[in-house]
Amino acid sequence: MRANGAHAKAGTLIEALPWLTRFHGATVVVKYGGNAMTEDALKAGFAEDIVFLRHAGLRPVVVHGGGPQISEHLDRLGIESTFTAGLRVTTPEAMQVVRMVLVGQVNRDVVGLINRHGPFAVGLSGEDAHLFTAERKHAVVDGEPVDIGQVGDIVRVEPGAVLALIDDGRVPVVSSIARGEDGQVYNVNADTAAAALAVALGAHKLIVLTDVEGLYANWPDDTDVIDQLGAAELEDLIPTLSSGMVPKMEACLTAVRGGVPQAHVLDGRVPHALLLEIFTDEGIGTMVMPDE
Ligand SMILES: Nc1ncnc2c1ncn2[C@@H]1O[C@H](COP(=O)(O)OP(=O)(O)O)[C@@H](O)[C@H]1O
Ligand SMILES: CC(=O)N[C@@H](CCC(=O)OP(=O)(O)O)C(=O)O
Repeated sequence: MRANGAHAKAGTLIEALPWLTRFHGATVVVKYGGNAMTEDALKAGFAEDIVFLRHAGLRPVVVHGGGPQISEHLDRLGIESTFTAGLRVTTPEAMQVVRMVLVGQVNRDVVGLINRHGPFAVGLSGEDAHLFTAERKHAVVDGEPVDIGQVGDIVRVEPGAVLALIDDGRVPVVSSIARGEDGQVYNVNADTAAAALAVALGAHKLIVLTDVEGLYANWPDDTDVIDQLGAAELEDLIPTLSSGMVPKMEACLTAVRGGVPQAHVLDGRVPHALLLEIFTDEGIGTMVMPDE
């Protein structure tokens, strides 16, 4: 029995060998969604995976979300909050809460989780060192312009601070807040921010961790996960998607069109989803690839 168990463990390690070789030195941007930050054991597993990647010679960068955590805080304060096409309609009052929860709470939590393993994680907001510059998003719904408040589109990324941290062996943990050239602070969807950063860093992978197995072909009627799709195919599919999947799949499209070779949507409820995707032959979730 013991010999069999040991054999299986050795097999798992050996299966990882070609992937360890292939991804050595690779930059991987991981979007850690608010919906994937559920149980303590899963959160601890996420931190272990990030530290494992770092020790395996990859260069992980985390961009975190926190939508549910923001909503909970807004509720507690009695501030109404709605979503349009997966984006939070952000009033100036809500903006203060978004920034406080993302930078002051969720960022600290993620940094703390990773740093249980050593002095790796350093938190930064997209406002720091001009990391993200945004302009007010012009949202259009059913062909009509709609005002969704202080929501930003990233127009420029200056990744110097992130690169300096990675080169120093650290793991940057980034909040999706941006400053505008107009001096305003903007709420940027974290999937959108992760994609912009992945492109600017010339990342090898963008991995988006969420609370579904991947992209479902006909959600909510059936939940067959699409394993792989090309950019053009995804572009056709985006208008049929709803809620949080819209910014997520747009982010994957932006990433692969911007030169990132692979973008993935994975189920953050699966323990060690990141390791399974990167270091096993099957991979998991949905993978988006550039057009041929
Ligand atoms: N085609 C689809 N496939 C999978 N999930 C979908 C789809 N369309 C909409 N969704 C919804 O999108 C949600 C994920 O987006 P979101 O709640 O913003 O997650 P996160 O906090 O991880 O960014 C899923 O939980 C699901 O309810
Ligand atoms: C403009 C916009 O929608 N911003 C998001 C930012 C956080 C986020 O994206 O969190 P998740 O990844 O957990 O959804 C929000 O206010 O909820």
